[in-house]
Amino acid sequence: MDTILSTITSPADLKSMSMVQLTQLAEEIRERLILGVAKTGGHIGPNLGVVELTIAMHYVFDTPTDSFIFDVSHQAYVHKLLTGREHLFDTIRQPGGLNGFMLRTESEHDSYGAGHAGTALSAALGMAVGRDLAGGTEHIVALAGDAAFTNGISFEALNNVAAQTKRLIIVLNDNEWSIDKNVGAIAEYFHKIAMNSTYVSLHDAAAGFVEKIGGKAARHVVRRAEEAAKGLVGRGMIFEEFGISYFGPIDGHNLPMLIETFKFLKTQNKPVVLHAITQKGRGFQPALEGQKKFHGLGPYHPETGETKPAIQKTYSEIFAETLTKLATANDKVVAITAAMPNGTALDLFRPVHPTRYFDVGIAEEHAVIFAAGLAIKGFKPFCAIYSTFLQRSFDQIVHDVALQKLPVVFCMDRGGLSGDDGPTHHGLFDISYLRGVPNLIHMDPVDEDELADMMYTAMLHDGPSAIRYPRGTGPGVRVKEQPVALEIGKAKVLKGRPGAEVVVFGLGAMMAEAERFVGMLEAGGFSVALINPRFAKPVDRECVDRYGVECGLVVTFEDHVLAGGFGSAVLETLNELQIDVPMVRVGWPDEFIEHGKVEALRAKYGLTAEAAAETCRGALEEIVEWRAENRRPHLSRR
Ligand SMILES: Cc1ncc(C[n+]2csc(CCOP(=O)(O)OP(=O)(O)O)c2C)c(N)n1
Ligand SMILES: CC(=O)[C@@H](O)[C@H](O)COP(=O)(O)O
Ligand SMILES: [Mg+2]
Repeated sequence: MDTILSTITSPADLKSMSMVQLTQLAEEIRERLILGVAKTGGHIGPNLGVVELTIAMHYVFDTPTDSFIFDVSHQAYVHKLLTGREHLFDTIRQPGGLNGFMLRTESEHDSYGAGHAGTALSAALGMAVGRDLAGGTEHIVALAGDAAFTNGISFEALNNVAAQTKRLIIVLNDNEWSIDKNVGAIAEYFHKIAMNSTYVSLHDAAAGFVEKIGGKAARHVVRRAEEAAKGLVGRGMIFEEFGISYFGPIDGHNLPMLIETFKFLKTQNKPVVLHAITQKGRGFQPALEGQKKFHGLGPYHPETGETKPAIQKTYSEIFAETLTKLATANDKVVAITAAMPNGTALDLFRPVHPTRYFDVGIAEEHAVIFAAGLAIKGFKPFCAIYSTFLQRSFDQIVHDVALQKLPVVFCMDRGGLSGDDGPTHHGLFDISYLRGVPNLIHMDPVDEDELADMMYTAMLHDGPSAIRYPRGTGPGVRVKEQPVALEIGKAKVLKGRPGAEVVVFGLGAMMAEAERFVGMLEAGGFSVALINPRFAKPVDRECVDRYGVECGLVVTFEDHVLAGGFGSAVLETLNELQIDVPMVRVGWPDEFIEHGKVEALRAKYGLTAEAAAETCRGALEEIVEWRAENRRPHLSRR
């Protein structure tokens, strides 16, 4: 039997539907989400929580004329299903398929792309002011989760709304969850409002009216309920203080109530915020019982929610276990996460050292300055923030940590291609954005054991340091019981001697590919040196000199953009040493890399031994000529 959902090719199709049909549609969407994401993996929990909200928004407003801006936009799957992409839904986060976030190039209904939190209100305000300047009348609606309000940018936007526009609709989607439970005073504040029984009962009464009589009278009741409830709470609503009229809290799953309220809000000639209480994972028991796990995950069993058991520890787990041990031995070690205890695996650290664990919310800029403060007081903060999210804190790293030479350790998980999340989450820029910062050292381990050594080295180092490591598992190397301190800036020569015809540097996760490349060269009769740089800063200048001056070709491999990456650092070093030698850098090009599977993307963009061999062909032929003329690679120093 045809489902209602399968008949929807645009949100306009909703307008003629009855409440019975819309309610049926909500059920169909939930089933479609659960079954579809069971196969593809993705953010099932957040999307199950916004089914009615998204249906009501598309029923009342008219995208793409009106604009929806979702914070992070990981909860935009329902929006995608209702905007002509239902037939593509099984491709979400798959190579060549739908992106897991809103993407302007994917649909005219995706008015603003995202992936990072805290952006919706600022973008929506910018669009509202742009509309006003152009004399437009369209509606701008920002949907942001409760954890988005733990982010400073959200408050920078709130501070400007009332002064800059008369018409902006904010939907606070309050499910009390970030990825983990939401944290901080704002979470407590929302909780108090949502749990205030007076609010809830007033709203149940109002909802009853809406269902019976609907229309203006109902809206009047809703408004009166708000006034009464507000009086009862006796606390100025934080939004009202910002000049934004607060409505709610209302049941974010009550379709008639939501539709009536949105119809009312769109008539308001003032900035408004609707506080909707929702359930993350609603309609799927495993997700309701495991909101943290089902925030975002790989494929799962569509009934039991079971997922494939992990067969190997991830880098994140090695990081957390190592940090736990370091903190047990050193009571100055503290751990900081910005709302990612699960992803960084710091939820393994927390139960062992609860007083030295800090989840600051989605507040990376604050996290870094907070770490600087802790360091001033003699502590050794390990700031675990994904490479991509740490991009937000560049100024804090420079101004608050490096300039003051404070011993903060930046543990950049997802350093490298992040895979299914795509360009908003690939950690491909951290060498570029950190290498120029004085006082800071930058490390990149080739395996789990070296990650532990680097963490130990960072702990002993009296200055700022950064360690990047990839998403997921490594080569599965056993971690020593007692990590060892590495010599700062010292590379590790794995094979070959000075005078080798080709010198290959394999940084971090790309060491495996570099080893394959070395194997191909040796099979072709070339003498090769293979070096693990360990440090992108400082580069091991003495090693580059010793191996570079007599070789015929230098090749670097890195899971990072070429521009300003590790290969660039080697190139600069060769230049400083006045060594003229052909060089090939293997890394990501100067473009945003789409979502997809890591191996496939590396093959597509040439981060493979085969592609490197092809690029090196000319230089390798020249080496063969030298050899035939019995000429050693000339001393290349100018
Ligand atoms: C700058 C930044 N930091 C961290 C994240 C990781 N992240 C993605 S969604 C999320 C939680 C969002 O919670 P909320 O806004 O309440 O939405 P919900 O998932 O509850 O619907 C976090 C921390 C991110 N996307 N961007
Ligand atoms: C939407 C968001 O930013 C997070 O949920 C992110 O997708 C987590 O990434 P990992 O799956 O790599 O932890
Ligand atoms: Mg939430």
